[in-house]
Amino acid sequence: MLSPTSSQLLEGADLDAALDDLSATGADFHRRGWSLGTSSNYSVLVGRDPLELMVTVSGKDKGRLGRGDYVRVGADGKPVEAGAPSSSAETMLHVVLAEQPGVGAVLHTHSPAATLLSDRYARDGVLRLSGYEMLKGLAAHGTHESTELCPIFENTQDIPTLAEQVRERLTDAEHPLRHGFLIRKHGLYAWGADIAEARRHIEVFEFLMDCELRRLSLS
Ligand SMILES: CSC[C@@H](O)[C@@H](O)C(=O)COP(=O)(O)O
Ligand SMILES: [Zn+2]
Repeated sequence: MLSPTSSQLLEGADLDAALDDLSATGADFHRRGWSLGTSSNYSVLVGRDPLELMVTVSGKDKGRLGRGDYVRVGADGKPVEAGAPSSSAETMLHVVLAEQPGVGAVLHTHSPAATLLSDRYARDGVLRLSGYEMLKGLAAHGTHESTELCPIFENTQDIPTLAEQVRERLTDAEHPLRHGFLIRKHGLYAWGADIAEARRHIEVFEFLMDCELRRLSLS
Protein backbone atom coordinates (compact mmCIF):
# COMPACT_ATOMS: atom_id res chain seq x y z
CA MET A 1 0.00 0.00 0.00
CA LEU A 2 1.02 3.62 -0.50
CA SER A 3 2.04 5.53 2.59
CA PRO A 4 1.00 9.21 2.61
CA THR A 5 4.64 10.34 2.81
CA SER A 6 5.97 7.99 0.15
CA SER A 7 7.38 9.41 -3.09
CA GLN A 8 6.55 6.07 -4.70
CA LEU A 9 3.31 5.97 -6.68
CA LEU A 10 3.16 2.19 -6.72
CA GLU A 11 4.53 -0.32 -4.23
CA GLY A 12 3.63 -3.59 -2.53
CA ALA A 13 0.28 -5.08 -3.52
CA ASP A 14 -0.50 -2.09 -5.77
CA LEU A 15 2.68 -2.69 -7.75
CA ASP A 16 1.95 -6.43 -8.06
CA ALA A 17 -1.54 -5.60 -9.33
CA ALA A 18 -0.10 -3.17 -11.90
CA LEU A 19 2.39 -5.76 -13.16
CA ASP A 20 -0.39 -8.36 -13.39
CA ASP A 21 -2.44 -5.83 -15.38
CA LEU A 22 0.48 -5.22 -17.78
CA SER A 23 0.99 -8.97 -18.19
CA ALA A 24 -2.72 -9.47 -18.94
CA THR A 25 -2.46 -6.62 -21.45
CA GLY A 26 0.50 -8.39 -23.10
CA ALA A 27 -1.44 -11.65 -23.34
CA ASP A 28 -4.36 -9.78 -24.92
CA PHE A 29 -2.15 -7.87 -27.40
CA HIS A 30 -0.36 -11.11 -28.29
CA ARG A 31 -3.68 -12.84 -28.95
CA ARG A 32 -4.72 -9.93 -31.22
CA GLY A 33 -1.49 -10.19 -33.23
CA TRP A 34 -0.05 -6.88 -32.04
CA SER A 35 2.81 -8.27 -29.90
CA LEU A 36 4.02 -11.42 -31.65
CA GLY A 37 7.47 -13.04 -31.64
CA THR A 38 8.76 -11.26 -28.49
CA SER A 39 8.02 -7.85 -30.08
CA SER A 40 6.63 -4.96 -27.98
CA ASN A 41 7.53 -3.54 -24.60
CA TYR A 42 5.45 -2.14 -21.77
CA SER A 43 6.07 0.01 -18.71
CA VAL A 44 4.33 1.53 -15.71
CA LEU A 45 5.52 4.49 -13.66
CA VAL A 46 6.30 3.55 -10.06
CA GLY A 47 7.82 6.79 -8.74
CA ARG A 48 8.41 10.41 -9.79
CA ASP A 49 10.90 11.57 -7.20
CA PRO A 50 13.16 10.01 -8.30
CA LEU A 51 11.71 8.87 -11.62
CA GLU A 52 11.37 5.07 -11.63
CA LEU A 53 9.58 2.73 -14.02
CA MET A 54 8.98 -0.98 -14.24
CA VAL A 55 9.82 -1.98 -17.85
CA THR A 56 9.60 -5.37 -19.50
CA VAL A 57 12.79 -7.46 -19.61
CA SER A 58 14.24 -7.51 -23.13
CA GLY A 59 13.37 -10.42 -25.40
CA LYS A 60 10.47 -11.87 -23.39
CA ASP A 61 7.42 -13.51 -24.97
CA LYS A 62 4.84 -10.77 -24.35
CA GLY A 63 2.03 -13.30 -24.38
CA ARG A 64 3.40 -15.03 -21.27
CA LEU A 65 4.70 -12.32 -18.97
CA GLY A 66 4.90 -12.84 -15.21
CA ARG A 67 5.87 -10.55 -12.32
CA GLY A 68 9.54 -11.52 -12.71
CA ASP A 69 9.66 -10.25 -16.30
CA TYR A 70 9.95 -6.56 -15.35
CA VAL A 71 12.99 -4.48 -14.37
CA ARG A 72 12.98 -1.34 -12.25
CA VAL A 73 14.87 1.40 -14.12
CA GLY A 74 15.73 5.00 -13.28
CA ALA A 75 15.77 8.25 -15.27
CA ASP A 76 18.95 7.14 -17.06
CA GLY A 77 17.18 4.00 -18.32
CA LYS A 78 19.53 1.76 -16.33
CA PRO A 79 18.38 -0.92 -13.86
CA VAL A 80 18.20 0.42 -10.32
CA GLU A 81 19.34 -2.89 -8.80
CA ALA A 82 22.72 -4.48 -9.53
CA GLY A 83 22.56 -7.80 -11.37
CA ALA A 84 19.07 -7.18 -12.78
CA PRO A 85 18.33 -8.56 -16.28
CA SER A 86 18.50 -6.13 -19.22
CA SER A 87 15.40 -4.05 -19.66
CA SER A 88 13.84 -3.49 -23.09
CA ALA A 89 16.19 -2.32 -25.84
CA GLU A 90 13.74 0.62 -26.20
CA THR A 91 13.72 1.58 -22.51
CA MET A 92 14.77 5.21 -23.17
CA LEU A 93 11.59 5.80 -25.20
CA HIS A 94 9.59 4.79 -22.12
CA VAL A 95 11.70 7.05 -19.91
CA VAL A 96 11.25 10.22 -22.02
CA LEU A 97 7.50 9.61 -22.22
CA ALA A 98 7.18 8.84 -18.50
CA GLU A 99 9.01 12.09 -17.70
CA GLN A 100 5.93 13.96 -18.92
CA PRO A 101 3.53 15.00 -16.17
CA GLY A 102 0.38 12.91 -16.40
CA VAL A 103 1.97 9.90 -18.11
CA GLY A 104 1.68 6.78 -15.96
CA ALA A 105 2.04 3.94 -18.48
CA VAL A 106 3.54 3.39 -21.94
CA LEU A 107 2.71 0.57 -24.35
CA HIS A 108 4.34 -0.44 -27.65
CA THR A 109 2.84 -2.72 -30.31
CA HIS A 110 3.94 -4.25 -33.64
CA SER A 111 0.72 -4.74 -35.59
CA PRO A 112 0.72 -5.31 -39.38
CA ALA A 113 -1.30 -2.06 -39.77
CA ALA A 114 1.27 0.02 -37.84
CA THR A 115 4.11 -1.66 -39.75
CA LEU A 116 2.58 -0.93 -43.18
CA LEU A 117 1.00 2.51 -42.62
CA SER A 118 4.14 3.91 -41.00
CA ASP A 119 5.90 3.13 -44.28
CA ARG A 120 3.07 4.26 -46.56
CA TYR A 121 2.98 7.75 -44.97
CA ALA A 122 6.67 8.04 -44.08
CA ARG A 123 7.23 10.78 -46.65
CA ASP A 124 4.53 12.93 -44.97
CA GLY A 125 6.11 12.24 -41.59
CA VAL A 126 2.66 11.85 -40.12
CA LEU A 127 -0.39 9.57 -40.23
CA ARG A 128 -3.59 11.68 -40.33
CA LEU A 129 -6.60 10.08 -38.68
CA SER A 130 -9.62 12.23 -39.37
CA GLY A 131 -13.40 12.17 -39.00
CA TYR A 132 -13.76 8.78 -37.32
CA GLU A 133 -16.14 8.28 -34.39
CA MET A 134 -13.47 6.24 -32.60
CA LEU A 135 -11.28 9.35 -32.28
CA LYS A 136 -13.40 10.14 -29.23
CA GLY A 137 -11.59 7.24 -27.52
CA LEU A 138 -8.41 9.32 -27.44
CA ALA A 139 -8.30 11.63 -24.41
CA ALA A 140 -9.36 15.23 -25.22
CA HIS A 141 -11.01 14.43 -28.57
CA GLY A 142 -14.59 15.47 -27.80
CA THR A 143 -15.89 15.07 -31.35
CA HIS A 144 -15.46 12.79 -34.34
CA GLU A 145 -14.87 15.92 -36.45
CA SER A 146 -11.30 16.15 -35.28
CA THR A 147 -7.92 14.97 -36.52
CA GLU A 148 -5.22 13.05 -34.72
CA LEU A 149 -1.79 13.61 -36.20
CA CYS A 150 0.34 10.59 -35.39
CA PRO A 151 4.00 11.42 -36.19
CA ILE A 152 6.22 8.87 -37.93
CA PHE A 153 9.89 8.56 -36.97
CA GLU A 154 12.51 6.73 -39.02
CA ASN A 155 13.53 3.31 -37.69
CA THR A 156 17.22 4.20 -37.36
CA GLN A 157 17.91 1.63 -34.59
CA ASP A 158 19.57 4.49 -32.71
CA ILE A 159 17.35 4.55 -29.64
CA PRO A 160 19.15 7.34 -27.69
CA THR A 161 18.81 9.67 -30.71
CA LEU A 162 15.20 8.64 -31.29
CA ALA A 163 14.46 9.28 -27.61
CA GLU A 164 15.84 12.82 -27.99
CA GLN A 165 13.74 13.36 -31.15
CA VAL A 166 10.66 12.19 -29.26
CA ARG A 167 11.52 14.46 -26.29
CA GLU A 168 11.71 17.48 -28.65
CA ARG A 169 8.42 16.61 -30.35
CA LEU A 170 6.59 16.25 -27.05
CA THR A 171 6.75 20.01 -26.60
CA ASP A 172 6.72 21.02 -30.29
CA ALA A 173 4.96 24.39 -30.58
CA GLU A 174 3.05 23.50 -33.78
CA HIS A 175 2.33 19.75 -33.54
CA PRO A 176 3.16 18.36 -30.09
CA LEU A 177 2.95 14.61 -29.58
CA ARG A 178 -0.42 13.88 -28.00
CA HIS A 179 -1.28 10.22 -27.57
CA GLY A 180 1.11 8.21 -29.72
CA PHE A 181 3.67 7.98 -32.51
CA LEU A 182 4.81 5.48 -35.12
CA ILE A 183 8.27 4.19 -35.99
CA ARG A 184 8.62 3.37 -39.70
CA LYS A 185 8.10 -0.31 -40.59
CA HIS A 186 8.28 -1.01 -36.86
CA GLY A 187 5.28 -0.16 -34.71
CA LEU A 188 3.27 2.12 -32.44
CA TYR A 189 3.97 3.76 -29.09
CA ALA A 190 1.03 5.12 -27.06
CA TRP A 191 0.69 6.23 -23.47
CA GLY A 192 -1.82 7.35 -20.87
CA ALA A 193 -2.34 8.48 -17.30
CA ASP A 194 -2.48 4.83 -16.23
CA ILE A 195 -2.40 1.35 -17.77
CA ALA A 196 -6.12 1.42 -18.60
CA GLU A 197 -5.84 4.69 -20.52
CA ALA A 198 -2.67 3.64 -22.35
CA ARG A 199 -4.40 0.38 -23.36
CA ARG A 200 -7.45 2.30 -24.59
CA HIS A 201 -5.22 4.56 -26.68
CA ILE A 202 -3.46 1.55 -28.23
CA GLU A 203 -6.83 -0.06 -29.00
CA VAL A 204 -8.18 3.12 -30.60
CA PHE A 205 -5.04 3.65 -32.71
CA GLU A 206 -4.98 0.00 -33.78
CA PHE A 207 -8.67 0.16 -34.72
CA LEU A 208 -8.20 3.40 -36.69
CA MET A 209 -5.08 2.09 -38.44
CA ASP A 210 -6.92 -1.08 -39.38
CA CYS A 211 -9.67 1.12 -40.89
CA GLU A 212 -7.08 3.18 -42.79
CA LEU A 213 -5.47 0.05 -44.17
CA ARG A 214 -8.83 -1.32 -45.34
CA ARG A 215 -9.77 2.08 -46.79
CA LEU A 216 -6.56 2.07 -48.86
CA SER A 217 -7.20 -1.44 -50.12
CA LEU A 218 -10.80 -0.52 -51.06
CA SER A 219 -9.81 2.53 -53.07
C1 LIG B 1 10.86 -9.09 -32.59
S1 LIG B 1 12.19 -8.08 -32.11
C2 LIG B 1 11.49 -6.50 -31.84
C3 LIG B 1 12.51 -5.64 -31.10
O1 LIG B 1 13.54 -5.28 -31.98
C4 LIG B 1 11.87 -4.40 -30.52
O2 LIG B 1 11.39 -3.52 -31.49
C5 LIG B 1 10.77 -4.73 -29.58
O3 LIG B 1 9.67 -4.27 -29.69
C6 LIG B 1 11.05 -5.65 -28.43
O4 LIG B 1 12.33 -5.46 -27.89
P1 LIG B 1 12.58 -5.71 -26.33
O5 LIG B 1 14.05 -5.49 -26.13
O6 LIG B 1 12.13 -7.11 -26.02
O7 LIG B 1 11.73 -4.70 -25.61
ZN1 LIG C 1 9.53 -2.61 -31.15
